[in-house]
Amino acid sequence: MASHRFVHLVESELIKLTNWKEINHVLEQAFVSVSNKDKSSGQPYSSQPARSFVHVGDAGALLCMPAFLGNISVKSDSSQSNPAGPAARTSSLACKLITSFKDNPSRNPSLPDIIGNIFLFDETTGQLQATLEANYLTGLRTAAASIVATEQVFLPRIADKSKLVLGIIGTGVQGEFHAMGFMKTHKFVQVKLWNRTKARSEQLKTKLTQLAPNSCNPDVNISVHDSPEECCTNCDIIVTATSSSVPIVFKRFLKQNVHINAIGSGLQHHTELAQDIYDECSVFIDYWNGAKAELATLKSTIVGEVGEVVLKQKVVPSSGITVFQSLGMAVEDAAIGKLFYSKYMEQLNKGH
Ligand SMILES: NC(=O)C1=CN([C@@H]2O[C@H](COP(=O)(O)OP(=O)(O)OC[C@H]3O[C@@H](n4cnc5c(N)ncnc54)[C@H](O)[C@@H]3O)[C@@H](O)[C@H]2O)C=CC1
Ligand SMILES: O=C([O-])C1=[NH+]CCC1
Repeated sequence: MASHRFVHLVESELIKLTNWKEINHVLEQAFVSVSNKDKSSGQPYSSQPARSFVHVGDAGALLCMPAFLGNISVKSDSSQSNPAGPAARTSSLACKLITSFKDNPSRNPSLPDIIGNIFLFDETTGQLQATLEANYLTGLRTAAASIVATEQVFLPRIADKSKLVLGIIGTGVQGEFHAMGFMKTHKFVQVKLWNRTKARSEQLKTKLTQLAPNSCNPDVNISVHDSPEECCTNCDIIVTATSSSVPIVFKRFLKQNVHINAIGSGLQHHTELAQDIYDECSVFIDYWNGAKAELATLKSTIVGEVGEVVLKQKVVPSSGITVFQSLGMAVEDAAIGKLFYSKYMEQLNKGH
């Protein structure tokens, strides 16, 4: 067999191609793809098993996340040269391989807890097209998944969307991507930060202050807090992005009408929020197959997938506490991998 070349896209290339509107657009399609049961409906569709884990003793794990995603448009209609025409449809075949080693951040030099790469294949020949460094992409797509979930599950019940307060519990990699993505795509009057090590939230505050002039509200107030309770007080939207195996957010911290994107806690999900929240809230998930495998011990009311909400197959509550319990899905990686590869090739073909 003749040898075959593929491109390797590193983080510095990917940063230049970042556009939150396009990312949110492909993530919404990833959600729809898992909930769409009718492949002839013109909607995106997909195939993905629950991910597999290989444990490396107590030290860490290797996760394998393969997916096929059909009938997606990688560009939103409004970002095309002919906005009136339908967005061109494509597919994506990909596999993200990701390692999670909890002691990495405390090594010298420090390493990320999570290290990933996306392998993107030609969906008609199966040939490897590209490998993409996936730490940056995982940050983007996980934040975009929370943004889309918030838009679908929570924002429809908010009459005045100009006075929103965002709280970030855990200002590591994911906390940072979430703060940036939300500020770039929605207007917040205040962004509140809490981290176990306060210096880390002070560092994020400095970064977000620099970002503010290019966000949806240049006058946003960014504040650092001493406790999760102080941080959650008065928040409309909360993101929990920690590796805590014990609850850090309790019902008494919350407004009556609030949405939480609970994205953290690695191999064990749903440990960041207290049971008194789960007793009362409505939970939305990314995919049932993953939830059956990874949320088997969750005691709460799971209403449905975010994609079912987009497809209007599930109704969202008009008040109360909603939680998006984010596991992370392979189709999200297939979607963002294809988007960035397409954008890279487009630029290359234009001679940039
Ligand atoms: N749902 C999804 O799609 C994804 C979820 N994750 C999860 O998100 C979480 C955060 O990931 P990264 O930001 O990449 O990691 P990171 O290492 O950059 O940040 C971890 C954060 O957790 C905090 N933390 C750790 N133990 C804690 C404890 N016991 N109490 C309070 N805070 C604690 C740290 O202070 C830090 O802010 C992890 O649990 C990871 O597995 C990561 C990627 C995708
Ligand atoms: O979806 C993902 O990439 C991950 N979810 C939890 C750890 C990594």
